[in-house]
Amino acid sequence: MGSARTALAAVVRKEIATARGTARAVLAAAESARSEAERRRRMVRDAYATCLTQLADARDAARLDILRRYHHESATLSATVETLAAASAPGAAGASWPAWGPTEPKPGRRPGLLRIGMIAYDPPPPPGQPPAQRRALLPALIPLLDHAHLDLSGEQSTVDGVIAGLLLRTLGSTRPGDVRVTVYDPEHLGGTLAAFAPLGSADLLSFVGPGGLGPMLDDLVEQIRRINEQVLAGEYASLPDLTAATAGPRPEPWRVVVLLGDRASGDLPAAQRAQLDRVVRTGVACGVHVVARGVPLAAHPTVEHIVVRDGTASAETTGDLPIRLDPPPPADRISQFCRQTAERLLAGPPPASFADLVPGKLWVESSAHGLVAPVGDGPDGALVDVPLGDDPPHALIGGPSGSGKTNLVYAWLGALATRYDPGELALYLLDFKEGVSFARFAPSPRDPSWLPQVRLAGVNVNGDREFGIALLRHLAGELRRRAQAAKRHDASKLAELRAEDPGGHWPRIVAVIDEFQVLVSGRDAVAAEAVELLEDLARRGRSQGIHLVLASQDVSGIEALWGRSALVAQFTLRIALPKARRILAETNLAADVIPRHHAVVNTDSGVATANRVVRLPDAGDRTMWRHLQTALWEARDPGAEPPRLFDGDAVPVLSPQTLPAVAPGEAALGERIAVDPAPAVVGLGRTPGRNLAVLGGRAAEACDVLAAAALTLATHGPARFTVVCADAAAADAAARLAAALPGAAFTDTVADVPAASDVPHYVVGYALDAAGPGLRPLLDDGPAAGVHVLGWWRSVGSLRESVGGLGARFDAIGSWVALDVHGADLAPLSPIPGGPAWYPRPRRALWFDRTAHRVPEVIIPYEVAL
Ligand SMILES: Nc1ncnc2c1ncn2[C@@H]1O[C@H](COP(=O)(O)OP(=O)(O)OP(=O)(O)O)[C@@H](O)[C@H]1O
Repeated sequence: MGSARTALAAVVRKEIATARGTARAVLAAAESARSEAERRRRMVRDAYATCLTQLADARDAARLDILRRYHHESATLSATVETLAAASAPGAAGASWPAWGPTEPKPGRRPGLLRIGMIAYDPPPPPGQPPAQRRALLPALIPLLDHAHLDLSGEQSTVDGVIAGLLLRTLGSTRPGDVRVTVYDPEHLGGTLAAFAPLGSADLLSFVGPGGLGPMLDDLVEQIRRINEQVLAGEYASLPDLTAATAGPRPEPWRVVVLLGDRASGDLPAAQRAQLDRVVRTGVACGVHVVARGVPLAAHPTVEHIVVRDGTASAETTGDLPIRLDPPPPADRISQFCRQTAERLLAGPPPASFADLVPGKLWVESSAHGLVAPVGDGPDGALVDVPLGDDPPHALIGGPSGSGKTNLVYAWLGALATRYDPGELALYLLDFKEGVSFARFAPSPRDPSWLPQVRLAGVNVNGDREFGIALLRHLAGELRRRAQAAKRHDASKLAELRAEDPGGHWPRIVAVIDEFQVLVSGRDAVAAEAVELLEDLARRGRSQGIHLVLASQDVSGIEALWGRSALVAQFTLRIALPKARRILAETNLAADVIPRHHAVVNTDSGVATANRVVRLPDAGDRTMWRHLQTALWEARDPGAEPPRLFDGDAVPVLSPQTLPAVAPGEAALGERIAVDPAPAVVGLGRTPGRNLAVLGGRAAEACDVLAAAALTLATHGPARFTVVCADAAAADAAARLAAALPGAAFTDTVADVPAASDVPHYVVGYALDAAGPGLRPLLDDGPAAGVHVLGWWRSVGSLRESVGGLGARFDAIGSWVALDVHGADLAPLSPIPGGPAWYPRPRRALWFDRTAHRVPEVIIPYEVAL
């Protein structure tokens, strides 16, 4: 039993041990499962935390990005709105009152919007920064001209301030005269807008009395009907394009009608209400606008309602945004502006500027059929074209001193030179006034540019009518050349010649001669030749494209002209400046009544029915011309020759290095007065009489003529020179010449000079008055034997002594140059009975060569630098 018990105990013990072992194992497994579960839980928790952080970061980044974009876009948007606002209400339409001033609208620009106040808004702060302390502002703009009627309601004095501001902005941003205002103010009889009263003096404002509303509305309805009818009749291009159609004054003004009523006093009588409704319905398209306070306007898409409350306002255009209204404009600013506007209007619009005469594109016109260019604008503001061509072919310009002839010519030249390139137009400009008005068109040391169409500019030629003759002769030569070409091509006018000879160079030529009366007055040979040349050019130049433009202070006294009615009749284009005499027809008094800086342009020989009054711009400004000329000069053909400058004050200077080219046996004396510069040359061949006498008391010039002659003779050899000086006063000049001539002998007498020579022998004699008896055989027999005298005598009398004394003939003197010797004294030497008409003047000489001249010729002696 004991053992059973023991065995049982052992079994139990064993089972207990087994159970304990099992339990321990289960516990261990459970423990490890728990720790695994805990590990996993930790992992999940960590992952969740990481995820949360990442999400928060991503959310923050996205928020920041959105904020940044929001800020950028709203900043861009407000900048765009600001730009748009500035563009919609430029200048006077949008400036604040302290900075306000009237502004001229750009030509053709349609009316924009008008500022009545500002709209405040909160700009978004940059990301990460606190909101801005101040609110941002944008102008509050509302429409009026060409867009809307305005119906304002609210506190009366504030509304009136808004209306005053709107009117001032409207008037200040349009041209004077473009807006007419009518005010109906029955309560205050116009007092509400009294500051605008000065406009009344220029008919830009009218106040309508208490009983005047009906007639005023009737009149507006009638105006609208008339404007619509004119549009239908085609008088205006279209509506509402009256502004855009023209850069000049608007053909119909805008009419702004201000109705200052009082809602409390009841509505309008039925008839007036009906008329007002008509105006509201139809007015905007015709430029008629109602601005009403206290008179409700009928509902219509063109009516803009503005409601004023406690200093702020709301308008349909600006939506719900509250408008902080501008204060009313200062009354003194309004009246000052209105006074100035009325004055400007009464004074008339400013004339076209010189820049207005310049076309948009340079050098695009053809002159084949004529030249057309404006010189100013007419009373309607449109440019007035002046034609030159087959008809009218030539122009006469007249006006007293200071009336603006030169200015007119500048304006015309500017308009022509910008339209026609040098292949189409060539200009020859000569001014007989004292001064240099055309010098600016030629190159100078200060400005190397020139006006590319100018072929010749003559200045300081008031003492030198010969320059005029030279020009006319040159043109006569060109006329002959053109006539021959026309004959060859069977053409009867320039347009035909150009068509037949497309490769030829046939520009129209315009020759302007200012103060041309200097050239044709008097009864001398110059005047006679000038009139003859002018007559020929005027008659035949028409068809050959050569046009004369003659200007004068007073043509009434030009005998040479009025005696030749056929000549005057060719000048069918007449331009009369204020107070010009005899430019227009006798019964045409227009020139007496036009104001300063105006001209009458008449293309029908001055007949009154052809008058066109032109306002001339100021065309003389040097800086403006310089810019224009530089632009044209840079556009020229790079090989183009500069124009010839006739400067009466310039003396041609010679030195041994700058001698003109001459043939052997030829002597150059000075410069001829011709369009193409050329030396005056005497040929000293082996024939009797080939001697040269220089006559007169002006020693320096006489010495220069001898030196120039001798130096040019010396350019070709072989030749021998003997310099003879019989007077100590000329010894210095004579010695310098002798030194400059290769191998020259220098002596004080002609006694030793042999009368024959195998090579040409030139005897250059200074002050030969006292040269003694040896001179006569030299003069008489020398030339045929190769010995030529080039001598200076102080007078014709002393020369006569040298050739044989009283009664002697001057056959030995084949050529002479007279300085300060009067024409009558030259009678024995001249083919002209009584002597040539010669009135000596400094640095001019009268030259005659028996073999080359019919009559003596004026030359400019060189100044010789030895
Ligand atoms: N349209 C104009 N606008 C402004 N100024 C002008 C106008 N026309 C002329 N002037 C000015 O008037 C002055 C005289 O003009 P201009 O020299 O053209 O007259 P003129 O008739 O040629 O005189 P004169 O015969 O004495 O030479 C100049 O100072 C010129 O600038």
